Amino acid sequence: MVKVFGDKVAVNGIGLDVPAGSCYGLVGPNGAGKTTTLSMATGLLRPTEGSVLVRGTDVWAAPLQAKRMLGVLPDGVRLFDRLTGEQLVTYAGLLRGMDRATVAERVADLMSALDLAADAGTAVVDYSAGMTKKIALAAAMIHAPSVLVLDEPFESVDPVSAANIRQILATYVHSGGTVIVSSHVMDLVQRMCDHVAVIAGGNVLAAGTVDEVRAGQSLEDRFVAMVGGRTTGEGLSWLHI
Ligand SMILES: Nc1ncnc2c1ncn2[C@@H]1O[C@H](COP(=O)(O)OP(=O)(O)OP(=O)(O)O)[C@@H](O)[C@H]1O
Repeated sequence: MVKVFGDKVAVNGIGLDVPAGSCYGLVGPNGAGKTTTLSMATGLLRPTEGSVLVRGTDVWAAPLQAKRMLGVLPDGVRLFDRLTGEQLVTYAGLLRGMDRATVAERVADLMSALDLAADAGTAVVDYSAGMTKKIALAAAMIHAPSVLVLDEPFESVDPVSAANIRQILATYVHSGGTVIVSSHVMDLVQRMCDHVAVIAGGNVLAAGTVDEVRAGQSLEDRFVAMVGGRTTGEGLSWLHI
């Protein structure tokens, strides 16, 4: 895929093959093109060039069919935040055409699994950043999609909730689901994902199994070596007390 905004090339020909049933990490420095790539892959942003297939269905040629298979947690998600958490996830389920009884059952399960049961009746506008992330994740999962695309799902999420989410995703992948997840937390990607792509400047620097990409090093060390850009902090002498 290619995405050009004016004269800015945000994605410069990224092609990824995500095996079904895998947990695929997308890592890269700020501005690398991760969100742009995931937005194009999920039908939120039209590619300048290229196409996306979800289990053989073209996202842009047959959006309804493709989107039925997708659960998406977008970056900087905007929610109907005057609804309570419970109402919001219920709404997501009903939008997906699910019957009310199944929706009610799954909403209760999700709220409890994500440790939001006590806040089910609170308006989402009054949620913390981490709670908002978790309720958006619940809304992405309610229809049990076969592919989950999660843009920075662990941002602002506390360690216990992050461990719970990791467990939920591991079980989901074990049952045949596919997860594509972007994150800046290398340790988490290394532990959670079986595949990873490192992108920078709109290009793929490396892609494959996590073991192939990290090549005997930690993913974090490999990432820093590949991407470069470490600075020494020189030039900030005015900051030294
Ligand atoms: N709507 C837009 N108009 C112009 N430029 C954009 C737009 N959206 C993204 N960009 C540019 O495209 C590049 C890639 O942005 P993107 O949000 O995909 O990066 P990212 O890898 O998700 O970064 P981060 O890790 O900081 O979230 C950046 O240089 C950004 O400024």
